[in-house]
Amino acid sequence: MGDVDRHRDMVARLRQILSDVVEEVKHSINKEINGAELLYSLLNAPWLKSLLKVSLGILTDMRTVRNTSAEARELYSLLRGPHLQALISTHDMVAQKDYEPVLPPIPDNLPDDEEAMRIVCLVKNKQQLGATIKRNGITGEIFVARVIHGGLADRSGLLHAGDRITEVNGYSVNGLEPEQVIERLARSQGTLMFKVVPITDRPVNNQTILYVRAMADYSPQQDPAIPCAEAGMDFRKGDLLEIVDQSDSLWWQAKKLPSTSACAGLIPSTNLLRRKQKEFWWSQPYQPHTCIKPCESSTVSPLCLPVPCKTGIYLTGFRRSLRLCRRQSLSTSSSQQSFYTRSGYNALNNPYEEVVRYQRNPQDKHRLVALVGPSGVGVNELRRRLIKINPVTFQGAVPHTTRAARSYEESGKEYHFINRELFENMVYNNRFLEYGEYKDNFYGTSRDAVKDVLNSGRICVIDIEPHAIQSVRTHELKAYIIYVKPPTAERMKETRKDAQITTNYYDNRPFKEEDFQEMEVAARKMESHYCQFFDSVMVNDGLQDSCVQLLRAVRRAQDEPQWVPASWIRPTEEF
Ligand SMILES: Nc1ncnc2c1ncn2[C@@H]1O[C@H](COP(=O)(O)OP(=O)(O)OP(=O)(O)O)[C@@H](O)[C@H]1O
Repeated sequence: MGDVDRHRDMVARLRQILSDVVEEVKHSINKEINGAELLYSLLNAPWLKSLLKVSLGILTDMRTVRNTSAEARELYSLLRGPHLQALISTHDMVAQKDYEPVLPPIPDNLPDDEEAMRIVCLVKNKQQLGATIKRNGITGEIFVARVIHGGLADRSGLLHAGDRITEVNGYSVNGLEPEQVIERLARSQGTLMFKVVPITDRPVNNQTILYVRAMADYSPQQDPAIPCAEAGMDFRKGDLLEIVDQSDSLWWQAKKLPSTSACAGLIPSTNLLRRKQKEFWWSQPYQPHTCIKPCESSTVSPLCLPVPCKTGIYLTGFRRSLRLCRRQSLSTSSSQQSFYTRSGYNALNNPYEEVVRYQRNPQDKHRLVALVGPSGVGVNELRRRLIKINPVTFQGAVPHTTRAARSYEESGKEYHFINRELFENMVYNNRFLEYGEYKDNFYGTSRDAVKDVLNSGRICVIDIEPHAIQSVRTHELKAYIIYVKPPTAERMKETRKDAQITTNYYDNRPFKEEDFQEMEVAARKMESHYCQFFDSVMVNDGLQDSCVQLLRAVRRAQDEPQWVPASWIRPTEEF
């Protein structure tokens, strides 16, 4: 072969090698392999071997050739460079070594029906194993029931729900109860060794993550029905939960948000929790507006139930925003001064409320701001001050009343003055967020009055009784609920020295010791029944600070992302 042909042949081979390089690198990038594997496969790649062979050939040839061109000399010096020499030597070392794990030889006398086994070694640390086991009632075999997300077993990727455990640390689990297996695991130190028969058809993991707000309390430590109390996760009303696994119809896996742990915990599914609530509910005498405490007995599910509210007319106080006093419970002639409102709250149906992250678009209407708090804590004062600070931005909703207008009053300003028939019609058509009767006159805040303010581009601020929370938590109003909490009795005494409490219709007097105590009791009840609906909690201590806190909360509601019921954003079915 002449020089020209040799040159042409060399160029063709180099071109082929280089296109192989490109192909190989593309292929490696698409493969899901870790760095060490990638390096190993690249160093073992046939193109690299060929390339290195060519470079060696060139180096040998060049040594013998005289009068070489400048390019050839440059190539020679590049190929002799320490980096390339190091690459060649690394390649040789890696290519010669066998990195596969050394496995014992397969015995010759294996029976044909021998099952595939997997030996799993996990190093025990302070963390739980993160798996639950169960026993097949008929065969007595022990299976992995579930692997907890983010736990030790899950992170190892070696144990799966449905794997049959045959040995633990060299001992057969044949005939053992799950508790005995767990005991054995708990006793062992350091490495845990499982011999398992892997499940043949592992279900594909197509779980979607779901975010919910808990509407009930739950404590795994007091639930005798939980498969493993240590793997359970407790939660309280209002907690945000990220549900990572719903594959089991009874026990879901979830993390509490904001999540500090990588490991999920077991929680009852919607249906299971609902069932537990119902069972527990029917076993208890009716206790309106009290939270049923976890039961001492271990046979009853220890759940703290949401408030058992019936829909219909309620004997209750009413708001000062309707120019009425809410403290009728203290009044001496309660029959004369009774107030009635409606409530539509029944959290028994939904122990979890699906939520999504929502941020108001600047062009969208503002969210309604609703203040709740025990009577006398100062919700009306705070609402008034907020509007006074910036009447262009904030506005209250004009209430409706059936009482006659006074000479100085103007319909649509202090109140919408309407007759009784029209009022009852509005009640019938569910047009009120809340309403009540006082001294033979009706008072109420209508949905339309709130919408008027929101449609004008302002932020509507109202104060409501807690049982009206459900009527403002709607897609159209997207209410942001701020709970106003009293400070300690000492601070109340100090800050309310010169304040007047309204005990009756426009009947004011200085605060007394018992007012503070009553407020504390009312606040505790309100929190235990309704805390799951509070988007923000503020303590009304010093007025100035409280106004700043309130302004901040209102800004957060309008401008920052918040968790809101998923039904506000998209129509959902019950899950
Ligand atoms: N942080 C505070 N410091 C001092 N006084 C306050 C503070 N907050 C409210 N007050 C005063 O306490 C009294 C009761 O407040 P407010 O009328 O707003 O109560 P409320 O929560 O609306 O209850 P109700 O509807 O029963 O009147 C008012 O005189 C008010 O000025």
